[in-house]
Amino acid sequence: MTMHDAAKMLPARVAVLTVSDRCSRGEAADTSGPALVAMARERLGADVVATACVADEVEAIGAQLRMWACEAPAPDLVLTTGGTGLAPRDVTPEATAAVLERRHEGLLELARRRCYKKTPRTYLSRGEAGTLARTLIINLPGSQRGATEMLEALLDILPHAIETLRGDVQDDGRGEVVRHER
Ligand SMILES: Nc1ncnc2c1ncn2[C@@H]1O[C@H](COP(=O)(O)OP(=O)(O)OP(=O)(O)O)[C@@H](O)[C@H]1O
Ligand SMILES: Nc1nc2c(c(=O)[nH]1)N[C@H]1C(S)=C(S)[C@@H](COP(=O)(O)O)O[C@H]1N2
Repeated sequence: MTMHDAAKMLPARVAVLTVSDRCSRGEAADTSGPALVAMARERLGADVVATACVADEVEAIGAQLRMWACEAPAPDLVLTTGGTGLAPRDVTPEATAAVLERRHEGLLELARRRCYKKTPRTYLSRGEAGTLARTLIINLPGSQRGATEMLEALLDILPHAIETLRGDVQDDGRGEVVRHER
């Protein structure tokens, strides 16, 4: 999908969840969440419909993801930032896997592959991606640099992923796209 095609679709509804013990306690400033919000608005033309910050707790992360995906209308895309590494309290991938109905390993496989050109550290992030109802959830790293690099690596395919999840298009993934009128 080209930028021209992306402009034809209804704006993506995006929510951003920051997962950080320190940010949730007010001991550190959350810069990654706001950076993702700005990228979603400026680069995806998205409506950012919700943001939240929770501690690195499986229950809190899962509850927020479920709540957003059950809303009507639900966000098309939820980006999480933080808690994806190997530190003992990093549980975002486990919390996300527990709520996903369909896993989508390829999305982050592509992001890691692209980011690897800059740093092999991209493979330290254990993030998950997949769908819950009509919402695509993607785990991104906690550092602002890691989070924005990973999102940057997915920007070109996200509009088409969202359109497909909405059921707005039928195509063979490469060429002609048939759009359904709403
Ligand atoms: N929301 C955030 N905004 C800015 N920087 C962050 C954020 N979350 C983490 N970082 C930074 O990312 C790096 C990785 O930190 P760490 O793995 O401890 O983060 P985390 O597990 O995602 O969050 P926390 O430790 O606060 O629960 C650190 O430099 C940390 O300061
Ligand atoms: N693209 C990219 N991905 C990245 C990084 C980075 O600098 N660039 N940092 C990594 C590092 S150092 C860690 S520890 C993991 C996990 O981060 P988290 O626990 O804050 O989610 O994300 C990784 N992913």
